Formats: sequence, structure tokens, C-alpha cells
Amino acid sequence: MSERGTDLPNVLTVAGSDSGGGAGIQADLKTMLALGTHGMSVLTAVTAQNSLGVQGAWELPVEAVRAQYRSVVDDIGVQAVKTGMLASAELVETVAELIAGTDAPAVVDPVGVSKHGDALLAASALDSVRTKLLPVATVATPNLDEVAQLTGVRVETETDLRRAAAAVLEYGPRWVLIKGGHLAGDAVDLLTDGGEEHWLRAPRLDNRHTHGTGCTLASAVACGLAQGQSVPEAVAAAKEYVTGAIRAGFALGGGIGPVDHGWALRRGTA
Ligand SMILES: Nc1ncnc2c1ncn2[C@@H]1O[C@H](COP(=O)(O)OP(=O)(O)OP(=O)(O)O)[C@@H](O)[C@H]1O
Ligand SMILES: Cc1ncc(COP(=O)(O)O)c(N)n1
Repeated sequence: MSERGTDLPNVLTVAGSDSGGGAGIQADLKTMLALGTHGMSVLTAVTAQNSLGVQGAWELPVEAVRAQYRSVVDDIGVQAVKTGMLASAELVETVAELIAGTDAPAVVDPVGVSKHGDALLAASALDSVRTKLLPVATVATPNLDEVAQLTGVRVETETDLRRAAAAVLEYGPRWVLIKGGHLAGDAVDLLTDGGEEHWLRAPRLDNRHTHGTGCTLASAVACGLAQGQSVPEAVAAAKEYVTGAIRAGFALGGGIGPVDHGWALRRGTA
């Protein structure tokens, strides 16, 4: 491998900016750097955000999103795409159409609300997520609140994860990774394509600084796919990466601090 990293695969995030640097575009790009890929971004919205919550959010015009995407894909090329905050029905539909025309795997994190309960997607966009975005996903990565919003299935126990996965698969993603991070007990996620089932289990870490876990996990999956891993391989590696990042999460501001994206870069150098 060249020292300049010219062999790095290109990974694109289509997401919102988190001014506090813990989630959104910032989490995605840090993950992409830490996992040995070249990260690129299409900004969909700007949020004024910190460890206490989201103080404001502004969407970008559809033309600005489309132009960023075309600039990246037409010249540089992408080996994987990841989506996060898409804000409105119009943006969801635009991004779904752009992904459908791109020959690369897509990881769709159907971001609905922030950890503090701030809405990051208009209620009027849910139907577009179901019928336009989920069908173009190689892997969809909803958390339990997003599963409930999109399918009506409420998960209270690990066995409910199977029902949740089946309900999301009805909308057409090739794989679904249901994140059980909000359940009590171990942090258990279920990856399935309707045939294979992979249970991913990690001990629940007693660290309240977990801002950005979902963005980080989905970006890490996109990195693995861009590097040629299968979906189960990429998800297993991403789970290990996010678990390490939560373990190293740190206080910042007066509220919930971010996970530490750099932990894997420091592995073996301490
Ligand atoms: N306290 C914890 N200890 C270990 N793993 C956790 C913990 N909390 C979440 N996880 C894991 O982190 C990943 C992200 O899950 P989570 O359910 O938090 O997603 P999310 O709600 O989309 O994230 P976010 O709250 O950042 O939007 C999953 O693999 C989940 O199991
Ligand atoms: C721009 C943006 N995208 C996604 C999230 C979700 O992350 P979290 O649930 O950890 O707040 C966020 N807070 N902000």
C-alpha cells in the first residue's frame, strides 16, 4: 500500500452536520478515516447541536444536495454510500433516486430523532422512507424508535427483534440490522436478510457518553462494504468498532458526550 493512501476506497456519507462533532457528517468522516477509507460528504442539513441537544436545524435545497452528489460520484466515484439525517420527504426521495442510479452498496440509517428527542426527519417524510429509500438499501440500520415509527412494531424483548426485522424487510432492503441498543441488558443487534440470521452481542457498557453511536455503526458498515467485505463480515467488524468507541466515549459539554472515533487508530500504539 502506498504511504499516501492512494489505494483507499471512497465512501460517501449523505447526512446532516452536527456542529458539536459527535454525530452526523462529523461522526461519519471520523469513522471513515479511522477505518482506512477516503471519506466524502453530501450535506443535507445543518444543525446547531451540542451535548445538550439540537438548538436549530436548516435543510439544504434539493439542488444543492443533488449537485454535491453528482460532483462526487461523476468524477471521484464511490465504493459505498451511507445515508443519515435527510430531514424532508423531498430530500429522502431525491437521495433514494440518486442511490438507485449509483453502482455501489448503500447503508441506510433511517435517522428519525436525536438521542435528546429532537426531530431530525419530518413526520411527512416517513412514507417516502418506507417506499423509496428502504427499497434501495443494501443494509438498513433502524434503532428501536425508528422501527416503531416505520412499521408500528414495538420491541420490548430480544425475541421481538425478529418480528421487527421481518416488518422492515417487507419494504425491500436486502438486509436489515435492528439495533437493540435501547433495550435493557446486553447490547444485542439482529442482522438478517430473511434467511440468514446473525446475532451481534456486546456487553452493555456503563458510559453515558454515547452521542453518535448509530451514525458511527452505519458508517463503519459502509467502510467494510467498500473494502470488499460481505454484509455479515462488515457488520461484525462495525459492531466491534462501535463497541470500542463507546468504551472510550468521553465527557464534553454539560450533557451526553461523544463516542471516541479515534480509539482504533491508537490501538497498538499506547
Ligand atoms: N451502552 C451501550 N453499550 C454497548 N453497546 C451499545 C450501548 N448503547 C448502544 N450500543 C450499541 O451501539 C450501536 C448503536 O445502537 P443504538 O441503538 O444506540 O443506535 P441509535 O439509537 O441509532 O444511535 P443514536 O442514539 O446515536 O442515534 C448498536 O450496536 C448498539 O447495540
Ligand atoms: C446531524 C445529526 N445526524 C444524526 C444524529 C443522530 O445521532 P444521536 O441519536 O446520537 O444524537 C444527530 N444527532 N445529528
